[in-house]
Amino acid sequence: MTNQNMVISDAKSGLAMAIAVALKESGHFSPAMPVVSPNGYFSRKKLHKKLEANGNGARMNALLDSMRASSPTRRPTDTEDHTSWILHHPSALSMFEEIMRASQGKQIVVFLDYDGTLSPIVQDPDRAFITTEMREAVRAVANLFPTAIVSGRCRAKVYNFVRLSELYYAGSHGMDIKGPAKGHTHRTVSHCHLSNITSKIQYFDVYLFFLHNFHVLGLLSNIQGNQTVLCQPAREFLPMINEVYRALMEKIKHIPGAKVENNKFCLSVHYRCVEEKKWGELGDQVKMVIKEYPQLRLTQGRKVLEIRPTIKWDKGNALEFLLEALGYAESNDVLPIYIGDDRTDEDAFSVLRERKQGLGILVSKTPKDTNASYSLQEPLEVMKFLQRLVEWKKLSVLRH
Ligand SMILES: O=P(O)(O)OC[C@H]1O[C@H](O[C@H]2O[C@H](CO)[C@@H](O)[C@H](O)[C@H]2O)[C@H](O)[C@@H](O)[C@@H]1O
Repeated sequence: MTNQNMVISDAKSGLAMAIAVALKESGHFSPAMPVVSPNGYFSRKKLHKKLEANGNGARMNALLDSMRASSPTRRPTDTEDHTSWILHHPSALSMFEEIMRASQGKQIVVFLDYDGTLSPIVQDPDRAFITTEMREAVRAVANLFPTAIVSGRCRAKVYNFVRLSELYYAGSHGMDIKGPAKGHTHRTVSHCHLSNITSKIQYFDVYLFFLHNFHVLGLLSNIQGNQTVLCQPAREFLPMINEVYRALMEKIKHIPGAKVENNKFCLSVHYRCVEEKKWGELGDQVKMVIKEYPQLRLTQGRKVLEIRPTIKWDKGNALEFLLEALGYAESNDVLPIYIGDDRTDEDAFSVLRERKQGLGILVSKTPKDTNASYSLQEPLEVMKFLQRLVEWKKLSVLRH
C-alpha cells in the first residue's frame, strides 16, 4: 500500500466522498483503496457503493456542504445540548486544579495551534496578529516547559507573528519542524534527547528512520541560522506544491475575495471573503486542479481548503515526533497539553486519546464533534490558561 492510494478525510463532513469522486473521475480511486477517517478506517465498500449511486449533483454538493460546515463539524445546539457538551468537555480553566493534580511528577509539554488559538480568527490571514500580552504568556510558558507551536501556516510565517526563539515550530501542519534557537534551555528539562538526535545526524544529509508504523521520514541536519531543522518529511513535494500554487492562483483569480496562501509544504485556499454563491465554483476549480495530482490531497479548516501531500503526516505525527525528540516516546512521566481550535488539530487530540495521555483542549464557543477532553472558549481564555499554568509552576517550585 502506498500513500498515493489512500484517501484521508473526515467521514462526517462528506469531504471523503468529494475527494473519492474526484479520484474516481481521474481513475485513481479503486474499491480496494483504504479510506481513513480521523477516527479510524471506515468501510471502503460502503463508500464505493455510494460512489456508484451518486451522480454529478451529489458530487458538487459533497464538497460544498463540507465547505459550508467548515471547521470541526458543528452540531445543532440548544441549551440542553450545550450543557451536555460542556459536561463532556469541561472548561480547562474551571477544571484547572484537577488537571494540575493529575500532572504531579510529570513533565508538562505544551503544544499550541496558532490561528484561532493564539490569535483570533480575522478576515485577512496576513493580519492575524498575536497580542503582546499573549506573546508574553507564551514566552513565560516556554521558559518553564518545552513548548511548540503547531500550525497549518508555513513555519516562517508563524515565526514572524510569534517572534519567540525559545519555541519549537512545526509549520505546514507539522511537515516542517524546527527546534529552538541554540543555547536556549528549558529550566525544567533535565534530559533532552533532541541534542542527541541532532548531534548524531550532523554528518549526514538525510538520516532515515521509522517512527512507529509510519512511513520513512527524512530527518535533516540542515542548520539554518542558529536553529536546526528537525523534520521535513514532505521535501520532495516542494516543486509540485509550487506548481499547484501557480495553477490555483491562475484558476481562482476571477473569484472575488478568494486567496491562495503558499504554506511551503501545503497550500491554503481561503474562501472567508468569497460570496457564498461562489463557493461551489471555487471548490470546483480547486478539485479540477488537484485532479491532476493524485499525490496531493484535500482537507479543510475554517473557511479554507487545504492541499497537502498524501503522506500520512499531520499535527498528530508532529506531536509524537516532538515527544520522541524530547525523550518522552514511551514515557509515562510526561503530560502533553495540546490546545487547538481546528479540524486539523483533531489529529493531535486523537493521538493523545490513543496514548491515553495528556490533555486535548478544544478552543470553541459552540459544541463541536471533537476528540479533545476539555474546552476553552476563545484565545483570551487560552491566554488565561497559559498564565495560570505559569503561576501554578512558580508556586509549586516554591512549595518544594
Ligand atoms: O493550524 P493553524 O495555525 O490554525 O492554521 C490553520 C490556517 O490558519 C489560517 O487561516 C485561518 O485563519 C485566518 C486568520 O484568522 C482566517 O482568515 C482563515 O479563514 C482561517 O482558515 C492560515 O491563513 C492558513 O494558512 C492555515 O492553514
